[in-house]
Amino acid sequence: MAKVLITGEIPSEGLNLLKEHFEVDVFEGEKLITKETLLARVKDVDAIISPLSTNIDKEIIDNAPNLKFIANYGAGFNNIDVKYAREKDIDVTNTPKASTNATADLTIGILIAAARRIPEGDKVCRTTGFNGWAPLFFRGREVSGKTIGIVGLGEIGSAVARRAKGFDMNIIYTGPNRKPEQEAELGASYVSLDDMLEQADFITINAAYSEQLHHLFNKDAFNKMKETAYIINAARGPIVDEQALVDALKNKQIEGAALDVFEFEPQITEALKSMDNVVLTPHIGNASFEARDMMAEIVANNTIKKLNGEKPDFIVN
Ligand SMILES: NC(=O)C1=CN([C@@H]2O[C@H](COP(=O)(O)OP(=O)(O)OC[C@H]3O[C@@H](n4cnc5c(N)ncnc54)[C@H](O)[C@@H]3O)[C@@H](O)[C@H]2O)C=CC1
Ligand SMILES: O=CC(=O)O
Repeated sequence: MAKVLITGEIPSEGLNLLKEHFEVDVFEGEKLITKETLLARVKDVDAIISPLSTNIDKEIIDNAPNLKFIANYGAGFNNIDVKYAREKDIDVTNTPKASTNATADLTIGILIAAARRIPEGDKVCRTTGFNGWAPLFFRGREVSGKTIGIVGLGEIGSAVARRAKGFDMNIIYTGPNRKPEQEAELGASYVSLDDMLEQADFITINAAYSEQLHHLFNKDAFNKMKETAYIINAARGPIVDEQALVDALKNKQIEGAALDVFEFEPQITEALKSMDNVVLTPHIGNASFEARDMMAEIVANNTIKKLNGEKPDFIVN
């Protein structure tokens, strides 16, 4: 019987399906699997199902001589050395589309939470209390009629744009190529990153990570943004230089930020935690029952396909 290692617990929708077909080893620790444990447990496996917080590098792959398949439980797959996996004839798949609605909802949710100061207001109600309604009290920014800049108009970026359209926002986007269909559907305009930095009231990052995007949002980028602008990141942490973000917020070069992902994840830059104009969520973009169940079904069905000699869906390498 083929052996499958799951490097962190997944919903039963996928797990039960896998158990019907394979000998399944699930890492059940509360913390993330360590490299040492991973190295030991991959030794005789045919497939690995890896939540995106598991790094699968060359060393792990080399320690698994029977490995034929890696099903990444995540839309992003920058945690896997996909190039080396290909050299070893190992297919790697991801779980696209399952996350789209959940992550777009969260992106817009934290954008509005920051702009209208919702977590800050919640904190006031639970701690100091307030003196009553007053014209100058707790003003934030409206989103209606404002310009949203989307970095990466893919599945999630487009779903963010659809939601933004519902708020009568002007949509601009940037990325490696123009997307004529989305432009027609959403009335979105393609701009350079510099134009976006100058024009946008809200910038949301929804791009697939590559080294090219490391610190795209750095000191220079924050310098070019409006003083009233907000940056939202629901893609991958290292796209934002967190120290530069802290400085830009302290120097009032931008007004606020909302982050679902972190440069040194799971660590969060300490200074961000004490800033009221920053909304923080613990990488929960696709943490809905619907998305996580669908992701579990995708990884299970793909593993069954691959180990039965069929071509799995969503190969990324
Ligand atoms: N916060 C969370 O929990 C979640 C985060 N994600 C992240 O969101 C990313 C996007 O997901 P999808 O929209 O489903 O993927 P997708 O593949 O549909 O879209 C990715 C987009 O990024 C764009 N892109 C690539 N390089 C770029 C660059 N240098 N500059 C600007 N844009 C660039 C591509 O053109 C594409 O439009 C994932 O790769 C993942 O890292 C995904 C799901 C949940
Ligand atoms: O960050 C989440 C993902 O699915 O990618």
